[in-house]
Amino acid sequence: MDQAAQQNEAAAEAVPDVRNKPGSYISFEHVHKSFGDFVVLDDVSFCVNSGETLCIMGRSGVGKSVSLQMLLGFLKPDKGIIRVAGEDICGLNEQQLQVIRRKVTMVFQNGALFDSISVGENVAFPLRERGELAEEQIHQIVKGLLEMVGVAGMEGLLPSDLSTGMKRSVAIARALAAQPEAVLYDEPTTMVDPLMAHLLGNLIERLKQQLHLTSVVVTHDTRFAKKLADRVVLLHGGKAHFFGTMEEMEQSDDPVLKEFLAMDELTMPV
Ligand SMILES: Nc1ncnc2c1ncn2[C@@H]1O[C@H](COP(=O)(O)OP(=O)(O)OP(=O)(O)O)[C@@H](O)[C@H]1O
Repeated sequence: MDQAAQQNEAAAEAVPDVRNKPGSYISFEHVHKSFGDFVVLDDVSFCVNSGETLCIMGRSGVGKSVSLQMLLGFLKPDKGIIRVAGEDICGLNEQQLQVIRRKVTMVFQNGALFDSISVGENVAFPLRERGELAEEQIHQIVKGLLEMVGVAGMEGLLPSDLSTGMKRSVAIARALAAQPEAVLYDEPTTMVDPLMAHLLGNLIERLKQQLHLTSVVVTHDTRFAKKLADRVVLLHGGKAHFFGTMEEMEQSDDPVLKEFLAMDELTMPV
């Protein structure tokens, strides 16, 4: 068996162990996904414990976004189990998935804010959906959330008035307004400058410390992963080629890991 196969097997074996511990919040267990003849994920296993941050890494087209979509039940695996909050979500219907999507919210790359309403109304949206809060309470929560994510006082602006990084911060505030247990971030540092990337990293770290949120972060950015990740899964050739800590990844002699880290060094802004 070659080294890649051995590592994938090791990743697969790691899941049942971790799953049996009470803390595992999300797990992929022997997941397969193809589109027609094109195999995207081939027996992929990894997990993230409650309150921890997992970074999903890998080159373009390896299935990172597909994995996030499967975590929310927008795509189904062909084979395997995906557990979220202790529940196998693969057989759930739309109504049951809505319950999962209230526990696990996604922060999209473009923020997915509503352009025609103010920043404050965007963040208030999930609060109003709950239908149980008075206007003054909503106002106070929105104010507090915007402060928490570093864009205090911007309630009255439109999303178009904000930079890409600020839009992402507002999107995080809106995600938090839904009181999730876990947040999924799709490429949070893409198209922002290094300072904003650093601030977004600090923010995600702070949310972990303060709110004990479970996070899954899709990123190409190894510096970002080093700062945030409790564990990393590197998707490569349809497999979970590596599942472990950033430190283990950096110490490995595996040529795929070395090449990935070296490529990232070349493409990272200084
Ligand atoms: N709904 C779909 N139908 C057919 N093919 C799809 C679908 N969604 C994704 N794919 C294919 O699956 C592969 C993995 O896509 P995915 O978006 O997960 O890649 P990624 O790792 O997120 O890449 P990037 O870093 O470029 O965003 C790609 O080849 C993509 O074209």
